[in-house]
Amino acid sequence: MEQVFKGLAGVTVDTSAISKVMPETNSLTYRGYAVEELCEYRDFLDVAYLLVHGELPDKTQKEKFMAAEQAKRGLSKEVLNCLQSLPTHAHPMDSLRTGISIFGCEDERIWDNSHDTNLDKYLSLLANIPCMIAASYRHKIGKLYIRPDRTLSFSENFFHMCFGEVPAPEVIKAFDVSLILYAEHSFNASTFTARVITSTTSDIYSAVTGAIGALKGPLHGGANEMVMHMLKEIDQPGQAEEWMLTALQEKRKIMGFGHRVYKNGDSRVPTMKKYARKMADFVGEKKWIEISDILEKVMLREKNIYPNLDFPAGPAYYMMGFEIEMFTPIFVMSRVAGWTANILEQNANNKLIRPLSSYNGVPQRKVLPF
Ligand SMILES: CC(=O)SCCNC(=O)CCNC(=O)[C@H](O)C(C)(C)COP(=O)(O)OP(=O)(O)OC[C@H]1O[C@@H](n2cnc3c(N)ncnc32)[C@H](O)[C@@H]1OP(=O)(O)O
Ligand SMILES: O=C([O-])CC(=O)C(=O)O
Repeated sequence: MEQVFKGLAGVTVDTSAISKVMPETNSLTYRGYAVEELCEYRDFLDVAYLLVHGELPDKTQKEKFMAAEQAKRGLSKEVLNCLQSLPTHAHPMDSLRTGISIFGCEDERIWDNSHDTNLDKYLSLLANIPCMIAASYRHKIGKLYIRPDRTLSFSENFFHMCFGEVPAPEVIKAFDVSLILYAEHSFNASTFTARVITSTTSDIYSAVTGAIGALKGPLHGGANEMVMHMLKEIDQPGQAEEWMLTALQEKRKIMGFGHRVYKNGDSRVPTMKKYARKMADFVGEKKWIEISDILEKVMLREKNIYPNLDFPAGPAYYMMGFEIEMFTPIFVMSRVAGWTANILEQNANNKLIRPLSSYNGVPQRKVLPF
C-alpha cells in the first residue's frame, strides 16, 4: 500500500511568501514582519493591506486604502433583506456564508479573475463582512440594523454597528490586536480550502464562502466559541482543576488547546493573553482569566499541551461584550485578508490541487443483471 499522509500532516504542498509559522521558535511573521511588532505599531487595516499587497502602506497609501474601505461599507437592500429573512436561530457563521453567496451574485464580474478586479472584490468583502455580521446579530436580538459609519475606523465601526456605540480606546485596541493575530496563518484548513477552490479557477466569493465553512468547525476557528462555553460551564476558578482532570480522564478534546504545527506554544498566545488581561482589568471581572490560568497549568502538567490563539481570544471577546456566536464570524472579518492573499498567490502561479487516495474498499466485482 502507498504511504498515506492522514490529514496531510507534515506535508508541504506548495511555497508561499505570505506568512511564516515557526514552531521551533514559537514565532510568526507576515511578509517578514513579526506579528508582535505589527500589533504594537500598526492597526488591522495596515495588516489587511500588507498581506495582500506584500508591503506595509506608507501614509498616503494607508489613507487611500482606508478611504476606499470606508466608501465601500454598506449592504444592498437585497443582501440585508436576505439576512433579515433567516431564522433567528441560525448561527451567524451560516448567515455570513449565505450573505456572502448573495453578495457575490450581485457582482457582475463573474469570470473576471484578474488581479485588479480581485483587489476590488477584496475591498468590498473587507468592508461588508462586518456589516453582514452586525446585521445578523441585530436581527437575532430583534433590533434594527445600524448603518455603517464611514467616518469611523474599521474596528470602531464594527462596535458601532453591533451596539450603537463606540467603546473606550482600550477595548478598540484589544479588538484590533485580535484581528491582527487572526489575519493569516499559512496553510491552515480554511486557507487551504480557499486555495483548493481557487485552484479550479473559481472566483473569490466561492473561495471565501468555502473557507467560512471550513473555519466554522470547532477543530479550527469554531474553537474560540467552544472555549467560552467551556469557561462558562466551569464557572468558578475553584472548579477548574477538577473539571479538567475529569475531562482528560474521559478523553475529551479540550477546546483551545493543541495545534497541528505548534507543539510548544502558539506564537500569538502571549500577545492575546496580555490583551485579554487588559479586558479583565477594564471590566473588573477576573474570573475568566483565573479559570483559564488554572486550565492552562493543569493541561501542561498532565498532557504537555499548550493553548492556541482561540483560548485567550474567546474570553477577550466575551469581556468586550460580544455574544459567543459572534466570535468565529469576527475571526472571518480578519482572516479574509489572509484568505485573499492566498487566493491571489494561488491565482498567480496556479496548479489544480488534486491529491491521490489509497483505495481500501472491496476489490473489483461484477454487476449481475436482475
Ligand atoms: C485558530 C485555530 O484553528 S487553532 C486550533 C483550534 N482548535 C482547537 O482548539 C480544538 C482542540 N484541539 C484539537 O482538536 C487538536 O489539537 C488540533 C485539531 C488543533 C490539532 O490536531 P492534531 O495536530 O491532529 O493533533 P492530534 O489530534 O493528533 O493530537 C496529538 C495528541 O494530543 C492530544 N490532543 C491534542 N489536542 C488536544 C486537546 N485539545 N485536548 C486533549 N487532547 C489533545 C490528542 O488526543 C493526541 O493524543 P494521543 O496521541 O494520545 O492520541
Ligand atoms: O494554523 C492552523 O492550523 C490553525 C490556526 O492556528 C489558524 O488558522 O490560525
